[in-house]
This record gives sequence, C-alpha cells and structure tokens, in this order.
Amino acid sequence: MGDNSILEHAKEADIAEKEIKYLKEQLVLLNKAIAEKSSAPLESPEVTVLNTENIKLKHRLSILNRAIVAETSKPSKKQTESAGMMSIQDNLYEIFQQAITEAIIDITDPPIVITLANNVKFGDYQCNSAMPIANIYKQLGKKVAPRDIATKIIEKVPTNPMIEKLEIAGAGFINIFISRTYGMQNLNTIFEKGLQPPPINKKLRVLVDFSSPNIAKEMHVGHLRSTIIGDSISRLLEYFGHDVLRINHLGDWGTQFGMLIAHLQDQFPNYLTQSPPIADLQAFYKESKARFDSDAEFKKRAYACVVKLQAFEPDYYKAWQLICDVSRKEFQKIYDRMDIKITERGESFYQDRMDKIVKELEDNGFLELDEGRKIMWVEQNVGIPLTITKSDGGYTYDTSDMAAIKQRLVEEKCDWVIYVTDSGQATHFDIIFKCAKRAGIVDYQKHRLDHVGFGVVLGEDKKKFKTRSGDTVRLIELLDEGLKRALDKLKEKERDKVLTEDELKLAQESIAYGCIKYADLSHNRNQEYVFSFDKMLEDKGNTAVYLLYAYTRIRSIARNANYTPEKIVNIAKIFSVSLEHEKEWKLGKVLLRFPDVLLKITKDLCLHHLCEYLYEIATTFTEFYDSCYCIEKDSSGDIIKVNNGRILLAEATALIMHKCFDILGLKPVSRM
Ligand SMILES: NC(=[NH2+])NCCC[C@H](N)C(=O)O
Repeated sequence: MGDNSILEHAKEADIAEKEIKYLKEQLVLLNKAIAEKSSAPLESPEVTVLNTENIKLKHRLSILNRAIVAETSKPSKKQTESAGMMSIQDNLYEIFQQAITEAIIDITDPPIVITLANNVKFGDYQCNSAMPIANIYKQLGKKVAPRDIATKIIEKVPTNPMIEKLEIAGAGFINIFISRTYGMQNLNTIFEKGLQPPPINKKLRVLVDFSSPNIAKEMHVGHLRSTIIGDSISRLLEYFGHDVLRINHLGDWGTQFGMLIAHLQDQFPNYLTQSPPIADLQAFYKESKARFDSDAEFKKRAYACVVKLQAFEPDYYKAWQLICDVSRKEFQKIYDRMDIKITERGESFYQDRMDKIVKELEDNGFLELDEGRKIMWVEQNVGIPLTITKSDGGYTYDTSDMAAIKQRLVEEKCDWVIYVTDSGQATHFDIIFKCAKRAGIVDYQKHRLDHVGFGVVLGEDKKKFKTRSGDTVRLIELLDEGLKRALDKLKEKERDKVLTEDELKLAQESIAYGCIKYADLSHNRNQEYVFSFDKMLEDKGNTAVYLLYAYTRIRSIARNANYTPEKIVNIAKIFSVSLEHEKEWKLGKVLLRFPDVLLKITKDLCLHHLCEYLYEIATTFTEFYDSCYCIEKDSSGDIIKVNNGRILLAEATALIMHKCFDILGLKPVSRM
C-alpha cells in the first residue's frame, strides 16, 4: 500500500463524512417536523432507518480514519524496501488492530493488546484484547463471553505469511504462532542487506544534552553515568538514521568565575603572556573559594570580575578561557579513553540569548517581581517558579536552560531534545518544559522533550561513592583501576600466555571500559546502583565479561570450520539460516525480536532492555550450541561435516550481538 491507497481512503472518508453531515441535517429536520407535529410518533420509521444508517456510516468512517492513520504513519514504500528485519510486534499490532476494528463494530477504539507469550505452550505472541473488550461490553450492560469475542477477532484475521496458526486458549487469549519460513526469510535479510535498523517514518533532528560537567569542579561519577547513558542513547538514535547532535552543556559560566579570575590574577599576574601552570584546578578552586568566603575585599573584586567577564572584557575573557582550557583537557582525557564523541556548547554560549529570552519573557508578561528577583511560574503560585534573574540582575541555571531550550527548538529546529542528568534534576526540567510550553517555545504537536534521569552511584558500602578517605573519586583514577583489574582478570585466566601483546591490550581495554559502561547500562537507570569492580568483572551472569566472552566463542565457530567472512557471505547466497531444531527455532525467535527491542528503547530510553536482550541471546545461544552440532569431527579431530544453516544462525547471532555492543558503546574483540 502506498500513497494511492491513502488517497483512496481519504476520498472514501471524505464521502462518508459528507454523507454523515447530510444525514445529520436530515435528522434535525425530521426531528423538528416531529416536534412540530406533537401527535406524530416519537421516532418515525424513517428516522430509525436513518439512525441505523448513520451508526453504520460512523463505524465505517472510524475504520477509514484509522486506515489513514496507519497508512500515513507507516514508513514509505522506499524505506520498507531498503529495510531488513521486520518488527513482528508492530506487524501483529497492525493486523490485529484491523481485525478487531472489523470484528467489534459497536465499540469505538477497542483495546489492542499484543504481548510476547511467556510460555511456548501459549504460542510466541498473544493477543489479549478479548477480556478488556468483554469488560467494556459489561459496562455497557451487555454480556459477551471473551472467548466469543476472540473467535470473532480470529475470523477477521486474514492469512498472513508471518502467522503460522492462531489458537484460542483459557478465558479468551489468542495464541499466535509465528511461521518458521517467515522467520527464516526475515533472518536471511541480515546477509542480504546487512543488519538494518527498523525503518523510521521521518528522520528527526535530535539533540542529546549529556555529560555536562562543570569547569573547575571535578567531573564525578554522576557525570560519568550521564556520559555513558547519553552516549548510548545517541548511538541508538544514530543507528536508526536520525540526525543526532551530541551536546556537552558545560557549566562554564556563572558567578564562580569571578573568584577564579580574581585568584588567577593574584597567583599568576602575567597570565596574559605566560600560560598559567595550574596543575590541580580543583585545589585552585578550593583556594579561591576559601578566600571568597573569608575575605570581603576579595569577594568584592570577584563580583567585579564577573561583571567584566559577562561584558566580554578581553583580559577577563582571556582569563576565563585559560581556566576553561585546564578543565577541558582533563575532561577530554576521559572522553578519549571511553571513545565518547561530544560537542562542547556550554552555558556561556547562551550569554546573549539569555539577554534576549529575559526580555522576551518580560515583554510577554510572564515575569513577576519577587523581592528583587524576576520569577516565572508555570501556574500562578503553584509549585516552584523559575528564577529568571537574581536580585543583582545576574542569570541562573534556569535562565540558561530557558535560553538553551529556545535555541534548540527554534533556532536549531530540533524535533526532539533529550537531557541526561541525575534524577535530582527532574523537577528542574519539568518546570523548564512547562514554562517553555507556556511561553510558546514548545509545541508538543511537533516536539518531543525527555528528561532521562538516573539514580545515584553508591559504593560497595551502599553509601555515596567516595574514596576511603572520603574524597570524591577521580574519574581518571577510576578508569586506571578498571584497566588494572581487567588485566589481572585476564592473567588469572592465563590469557596472557595465549594472546599477543596487542591482543592482550585490546582485550584489557575492551573489558575495562566495557565493564564500567555495561554495569551502568544494565541497571534500570531510574534506580541507584552500586559501583563494584568485583561484580562487574564476574564472568557469570549478565556482565560485560560474560557477554564479551560469549561473543568471541560464537565468532570462533566459523573460524574453526575454516570459514572466512567472504566464504560466509557466499554460503548465505545458497543456504538459509537453519530453524528446524527446536533449539534453533528458540534462538531464531529471540533474534527476530531485535527490531522490537530497539523500538521499545526509543520509547522509554531505558537501555537495560538491550542488556537483558543481549544476555538472553547469549544464554539461548548456549542452549542451542549444547544440543546442535555446527561442525562434526572424526576421532582424529578432522572436520567431516559443517552444517551451513547452523553456521549462518551462529553468524546472525554474532552480528546482532555486535550491533547491541555497538549501541552500548562496548568494543568486542575477536580474541580474548
Ligand atoms: N541543560 C542542562 N541543564 N544540562 C545538564 C547540565 C548539568 C550540570 N552542569 C550539572 O553538573 O549538574
């Protein structure tokens, strides 16, 4: 179906609508006539006929309208053609939506419930709409058995290559069995077209605001979480083909720069000609803060410095740049090590935009004076207002976020903005989004805004993550420890005796950074999580180490059969993925869920679904591999037979796992 059918549906809908309008007018006229002739019966046969006709047409119209929505939200034909694996859940949803709308004509918008079956006995997927529909009937005073509803629905499901058979079970569940032939064709597309993402309706411009540490203060584990989660969300959306802007909203502007600059002038008087050798910016920050808190004269000077900086006076601007550079280099070390790409666009970027937004909000009457401050309410005296300017006229975190949201949606024309920070900032973003809506900056018809929050990182003692001496853990030191522990682990397994030096180094980095990222991503981000190297380096359970090993093992199967990547490509032209054996089919069905898992994550932006999926792939693969030979050898160890269909199934597994690792920012190695 393409544009033509949309046009046809639209035309039909148009006609139906006109007819309804005509009939309604007729009804009004008739009713009037009836009212006038009070002797006439309340509803003439003519009215009854028209009424029934009207109900039918209304129903027809709702079906047509739905068909239009389905057509327009479907990816265009071109996109579908280029696509690889199809989303089973989405397809089932569409098929059943159509069937249910046709079967249940007296309820508008009947519920469409498609879930994954949790037991093979009940098929692969289930349609559980019959029970809630029966409930709706009950509320309307009609008693209909769910099983009868299920039967009616099934009658309307057309034959479809994806569906092997349908069964009604229990109270009225519809068990859906997926066809193996369909599964095979779907998995084979991986070899024909590469592993493609599910098609998108429209390429979106998405801005992901993540990492965002503050200059001169330490980048802490909270920022590390934001960095890991934000990078992974960006990778996912990039894979889908969206246009992703990865933005580092550095805290590089604000009153703290006054004291830093004043302190710099004292410590390094010739900073303008000689780059100041600040080795430890955090210590420098602490010193200046101590002076600021104890020395009134210094404090006054610090304030004067802020004013000059915000007026972009060259010497002050230069001092600010020097200070930022020191932090920037530190942050970059972390990003490089963890392979994070991000564009710096700190709070300072919005300075003149802040002037503008304050004026705009003021002119439109959104601001209110409150003890010298200018505040903005979402709703008068409800909740907390934003502080748009302080009593000294200075700007705040709220001001920069209002300027930033406008820049992003209006200037940058983003369709979707995602903010990744700790959950403690949820209220801040809630108010920013609502005030932006109030100010007409956000239009939810075209914009999507998400605050992706996350819980705090705890130490193994379940207290806030700190060093033994109670200091904040330095991220570079944390990464170093990860490297050391990863190497210990490899040596413990005597891998240093088998791998070349280069291979060992690659494996070490893959494990170290992989386990730190994976431990974070595999936990539901909304909850706090305990940082433990011991746990993350375990080689059992849902850990990076287990999965990276599982992956290399799968990769080694084709290698052991002496199949080169080129040979696999050629094999795939002749053979299909094998899905005969019960365990092959079980694995196949897990692999087929790949598009659905990704689509789900684009909705709730929770990456632990992907980690759970990876783990399920790895364990299901083990089940398959334990009962199905891929290569048969004779007693002397010579290969006598290679099962090509199974090699392809293993290869498809490896390709999907690799893509999951990519999205999570992990770098699997072929040997470790
Ligand atoms: N647009 C934003 N407010 N982004 C998040 C900034 C995070 C802030 N710098 C912090 O360390 O908490």
